[in-house]
Amino acid sequence: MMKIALIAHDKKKEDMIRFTIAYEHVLKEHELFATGTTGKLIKEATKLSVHRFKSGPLGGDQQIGALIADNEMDMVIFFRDPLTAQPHEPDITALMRLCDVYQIPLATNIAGAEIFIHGLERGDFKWREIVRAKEDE
Ligand SMILES: O=C(CO)COP(=O)(O)O
Repeated sequence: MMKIALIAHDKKKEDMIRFTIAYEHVLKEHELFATGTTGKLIKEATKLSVHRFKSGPLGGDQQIGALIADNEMDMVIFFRDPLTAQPHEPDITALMRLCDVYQIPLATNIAGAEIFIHGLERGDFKWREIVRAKEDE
């Protein structure tokens, strides 16, 4: 079971809803986390159980970043809006930076996320469980 963060900016929330509905059968096998509003919408649209953090602008991205730093997140699916300025831009940059620091798979749009889903189905990300187990030793 992978720990997966689901995040979407406002103009991408519709994409995230459609995505989680389409792949509910895959996502339900994993432990899901989300920023506040994204998580609320996913819960309303699906039967998925999602742990919700604060809304992005209020620190949600940083809360997810903290889990990455603690090796408690295996994948980040973050539908970013590249055309709208965000008040918490530094937090967004910091979250993506931590994904690179800790080699956490990060998809920033639906095209990449779809490949991640197929990878999850095939067990491509199992190496994360090995890394996590090793760090817990
Ligand atoms: O702003 C976000 C990520 O940077 C998302 O936050 P919400 O899911 O609360 O809208």
